[in-house]
This record gives sequence, structure tokens and C-alpha cells, in this order.
Amino acid sequence: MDITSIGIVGAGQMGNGIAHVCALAGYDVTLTDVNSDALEEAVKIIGTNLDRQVSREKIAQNDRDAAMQRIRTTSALIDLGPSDLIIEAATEREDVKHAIFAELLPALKPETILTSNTSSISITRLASRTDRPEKFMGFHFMNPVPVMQLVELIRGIATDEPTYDACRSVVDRLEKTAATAEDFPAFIVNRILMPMINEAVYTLYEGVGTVTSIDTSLKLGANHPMGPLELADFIGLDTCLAIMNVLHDGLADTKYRPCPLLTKYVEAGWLGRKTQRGFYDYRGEGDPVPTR
Ligand SMILES: CC(=O)CC(=O)SCCNC(=O)CCNC(=O)[C@H](O)C(C)(C)COP(=O)(O)OP(=O)(O)OC[C@H]1O[C@@H](n2cnc3c(N)ncnc32)[C@H](O)[C@@H]1OP(=O)(O)O
Ligand SMILES: NC(=O)C1=CN([C@@H]2O[C@H](COP(=O)(O)OP(=O)(O)OC[C@H]3O[C@@H](n4cnc5c(N)ncnc54)[C@H](OP(=O)(O)O)[C@@H]3O)[C@@H](O)[C@H]2O)C=CC1
Repeated sequence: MDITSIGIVGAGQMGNGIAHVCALAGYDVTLTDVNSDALEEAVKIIGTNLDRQVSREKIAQNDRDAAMQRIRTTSALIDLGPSDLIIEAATEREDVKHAIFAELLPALKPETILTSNTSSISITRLASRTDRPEKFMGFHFMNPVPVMQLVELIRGIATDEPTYDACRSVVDRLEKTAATAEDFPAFIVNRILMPMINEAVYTLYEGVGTVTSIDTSLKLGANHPMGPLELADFIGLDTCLAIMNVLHDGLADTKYRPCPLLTKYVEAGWLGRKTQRGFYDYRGEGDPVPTR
């Protein structure tokens, strides 16, 4: 199937990044969110990130302008009806994703491919609640989307080859690299990355190190671009906790037990950068201040 238009559900940090790269690659993009402020904010962020790429001579000004022209926003989910490919990038909660698909399905063309950017949730289970499990895939971008090269492609048990091939062609057109993962909890990247982040939170919880010493250790001692707690704030602590819960429930192994301190931060609404406070406090003018 020739994909020319892409509908994106959720205009948070992932949704805006996905809209950015898809529009830049020439796809017509429709972006939707339940929150109309999030849509306005997403368009601003996309404009700023494209400007940055222009100023660093990564893209030309007219490519930037053409990409912005290709992005349409709407708060009505059914406006995604004509899209050839849907990428769902709403909050990492299975009930939210099921509800989105239930509302969206009656508006879709029969041939439309349905995908989720979920970090961890079973693709087979999400697909089973739709009318097209053979046309359903995991399409997992990494954050920040305009910078990170990888897209994980995850087949559900029923996904057919034409669907996989069509998604792979989209990854090629975005000039990203695909890695194929089997449909087990959290796939590849988060199966490995998230227990490391959770262990960093345990290291903090048990008083082995402070926020600063833990992040400095991994940045300078293991050459990670961000420390694990800084990265957790960047991803979103709610998303990190949701992924740990999927690993814990899905693999039934205590080694995936979410750290109680991670739970406490989420309960406080300290979700990281997106709420201005997590393991660091971002509300001041200067450098972020560690909260422990
Ligand atoms: C949770 C999941 O399901 C899966 C995941 O995504 S896990 C998270 C995966 N992501 C990571 O691990 C990110 C780790 N961090 C990094 O790689 C780096 O810190 C970073 C790329 C985010 C920032 O790098 P940095 O060197 O500290 O900052 P900075 O110099 O501002 O940015 C590097 C480049 O990226 C660009 N950039 C950064 N954010 C950008 C954005 N949102 N849009 C466009 N460009 C961006 C910058 O313009 C800069 O470009 P040049 O190389 O041309 O100068
Ligand atoms: N953060 C990361 O590093 C990565 C995240 N992901 C995955 O991408 C998805 C999105 O994550 P992320 O962008 O970080 O999350 P955000 O919290 O930044 O954004 C999620 C957006 O979805 C909106 N939303 C919630 N419910 C609905 C709905 N029913 N219909 C439409 N929009 C809705 C939210 O609105 P409101 O705020 O009003 O609730 C919010 O604007 C998740 O599945 C996550 O696991 C994948 C790779 C990396």
C-alpha cells in the first residue's frame, strides 16, 4: 500500500516529534489530541525544532516551511479517518489506547494501517480489540524523535507481511533505521533501558548516591549522554513507571519491581520535565536543581 497521509493521536513530546519527522519527509500529517492547548503547544515546538535544524543547516528554509504546511491539527479524532497510516502516541495507559481505537475504527478506511508508539504494551492485545489485527503493528520511535535514529518495529501475532513491509518503507523514507522486535513486554530498548533507570532510582532510594553523584557516575563512568535520572525526567516518570509495571506484570519476575520512590514521585505529580519537576526541579532560571 502506498502511504501518503499519516494520522497521529496524541500531541505530547512523542506525537509532536513524530509529526515533525513525517511532515519533513513529505507526508501529509493530521495531529490530534484531547487537549487543544497541547495541539497549539505542539505546533510551536515543531516550529522551534525545525528552526533549529535550519539554523544548523540540516534543512533548508523552504523544507521547513513546506513541512509546517503539511501539518493539520484537530481535536476531533474522527478527522483522522482519511489517513493511510495511524500512529497512536497518547498516554502510556492501555485503557486510553483501547478507547482511542474503539472511537477511531468506524471512521477508518478498511485498508488503513493502525500502529501504536507504545513503549511496552502488548501489540497482540491492542490489536485483538480492533477490527484489523493483521493490519496492526508496533511503531516505536525514540525520544527526541528528530534526533534519534532508531524505530523499533513490532509485529503482533496476527500482523501480515504487507503491513510490516509498508511500515518498514515509512521508516526508510524517514531516513531512520528499523530494528525488529518480537512482541514481549517492553520489546528490546525498554526491556534493557528501563530496569537500568529503575535500578538508578533504587540506588537513590537506598542512599547509595545522590541525584548528582548517580548521574555523574553514568555520564562520566559509562559515557552515557544523560545520567539515568536525567533521562527518566526526560522520558517522563509516569511513562517509566508504566513500563516497569508492564515488565513486572508481564514477566512475573521480582527483578522488575518498580522502585517505591519512583511510584512516590509519580503520585506527587512530579513527572519530570513535562511538569517542571522530577528528580530535578526545572522551574528556576538556572541549571536544574536536584530534588534529593
Ligand atoms: C521510553 C521509550 O519508549 C524509548 C526512548 O525513547 S528511551 C530514550 C532514548 N533517548 C535517549 O537515550 C536520549 C539520550 N540523550 C541524548 O542522546 C542527548 O542528550 C540529546 C540528543 C537528547 C541531546 O544532546 P546534547 O548534545 O546534550 O544537546 P544538544 O547539543 O542541544 O543536541 C544535540 C543535537 O540534537 C539536536 N536536537 C536536540 N533535541 C532536538 C529536537 N527535539 N528536535 C530537533 N533537534 C534536536 C540539536 O539541535 C543538536 O544538533 P547538532 O548536532 O546539529 O548541533
Ligand atoms: N516519553 C518517551 O520518551 C517515549 C514515549 N513513548 C510512548 O509514546 C506515547 C506518548 O508518550 P509521551 O509523548 O511521552 O506522553 P505525553 O504525556 O507527553 O503525551 C501524551 C499526550 O496524549 C494525550 N492524550 C491522552 N489521552 C488521549 C486521548 N484519549 N486522545 C488523544 N490524546 C490523548 C495527552 O493529553 P493530556 O496531557 O491532556 O492527558 C498528552 O497530550 C506513550 O505510549 C509512551 O509510552 C515512546 C517512546 C519514547
